[in-house]
Amino acid sequence: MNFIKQFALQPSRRIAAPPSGQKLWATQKLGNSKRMASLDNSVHSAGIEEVHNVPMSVIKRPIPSVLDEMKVQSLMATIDAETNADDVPPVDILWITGSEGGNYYFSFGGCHRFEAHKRLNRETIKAKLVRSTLGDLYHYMGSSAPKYLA
Ligand SMILES: Nc1ncnc2c1ncn2[C@@H]1O[C@H](COP(=O)(O)OP(=O)(O)OP(=O)(O)O)[C@@H](O)[C@H]1O
Repeated sequence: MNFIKQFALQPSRRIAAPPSGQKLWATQKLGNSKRMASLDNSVHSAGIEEVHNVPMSVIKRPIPSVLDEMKVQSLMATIDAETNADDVPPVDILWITGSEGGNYYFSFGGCHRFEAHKRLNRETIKAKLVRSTLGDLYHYMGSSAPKYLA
């Protein structure tokens, strides 16, 4: 988590960035409107309220996305305009702590939101961190799942 903290940005661009040296791993509790938006989220993150700005660079996406180009373009426009922070809900990220304390962030869904952020050169993406295990990874990746994470 410390590694991640170095990269974290404020949850909204409307909020000024804190001076360097302060805790930067941004979290936010969902307000009522965000609770409504969270209905879009998967069953895995339904009970999670904290939303993090996770650096795109630390997220592993082992399964290639199948994309609808129009949807990516439309999401890019929405994200770029960002008239309402609730317009695009957070993606789910599986957060696994390795046996030696490393932190690993895997993402499988949210293909179009992730692609839109990537093309917009966004450094971070809003996400809910779902505490997960190697067994959960196996569920998504089968025998391609790592057997060990340090
Ligand atoms: N312009 C837009 N186009 C599509 N979805 C939008 C747009 N603006 C906001 N959204 C919201 O973004 C979310 C997109 O989630 P959705 O499950 O459709 O795609 P994804 O999770 O990014 O990709 P996939 O389901 O293929 O993994 C929805 O909650 C939708 O309401």
